[in-house]
Amino acid sequence: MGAGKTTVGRALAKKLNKRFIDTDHEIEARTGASIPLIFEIEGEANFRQREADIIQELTAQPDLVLATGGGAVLRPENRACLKERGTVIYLRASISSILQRTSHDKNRPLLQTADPRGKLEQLAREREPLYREVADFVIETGRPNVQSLVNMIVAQLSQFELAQSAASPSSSKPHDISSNQ
Ligand SMILES: Nc1ncnc2c1ncn2[C@@H]1O[C@H](COP(=O)(O)OP(=O)(O)O)[C@@H](O)[C@H]1O
Ligand SMILES: O=C(O)C1=C[C@@H](OP(=O)(O)O)[C@@H](O)[C@H](O)C1
Ligand SMILES: [Mg+2]
Repeated sequence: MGAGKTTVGRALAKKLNKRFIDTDHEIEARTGASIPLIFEIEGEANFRQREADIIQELTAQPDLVLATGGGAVLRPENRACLKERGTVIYLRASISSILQRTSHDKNRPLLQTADPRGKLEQLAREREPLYREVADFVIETGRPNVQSLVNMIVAQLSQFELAQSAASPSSSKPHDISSNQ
């Protein structure tokens, strides 16, 4: 949460001339309810099912930059869809940056607690290994602005794809993102 997936993902899609979809926005559009309201009415477990259904559906589409919610890595089936069908970028942020970026935002139900730092530390302990497991590469988001991050990702994607095609020239993932630069 607050690492910049939605913001950087949208800017990356623009740069790559791809469609952009954010799974949270898609869930909100389909249900007509905000993420906090879905958590309140249905609970987190039902939200996770909606999230998994959408990830399953959207990772089957080509030419897409997909931003997930930060908890999408929790389900093994989500990790499998993301890893097998796409190139996964882990946008990493320190707890302090996340706190700064999310402090005035009431849109993240898991952080509406008396101790958001403690909650973020707990989530990081649980999730960091899962982010590492699913990521093709990691981008540290602490200092660079959004446009610099987009440029860093485009550079990493080119390197990554070159390395992949050198390793196995005939096999490429169906929905790899490629730079149009
Ligand atoms: N690299 C960055 N530097 C400064 N602020 C950022 C950066 N990336 C995102 N933000 C800001 O942080 C907040 C959270 O970003 P968001 O894209 O919603 O993160 P996520 O989707 O990972 O939760 C937004 O207000 C956004 O403008
Ligand atoms: O980390 C999480 O469990 C969540 C992250 C949120 O998305 P962002 O990571 O885009 O804030 C959103 O899906 C929901 O509030 C749950
Ligand atoms: Mg987001």
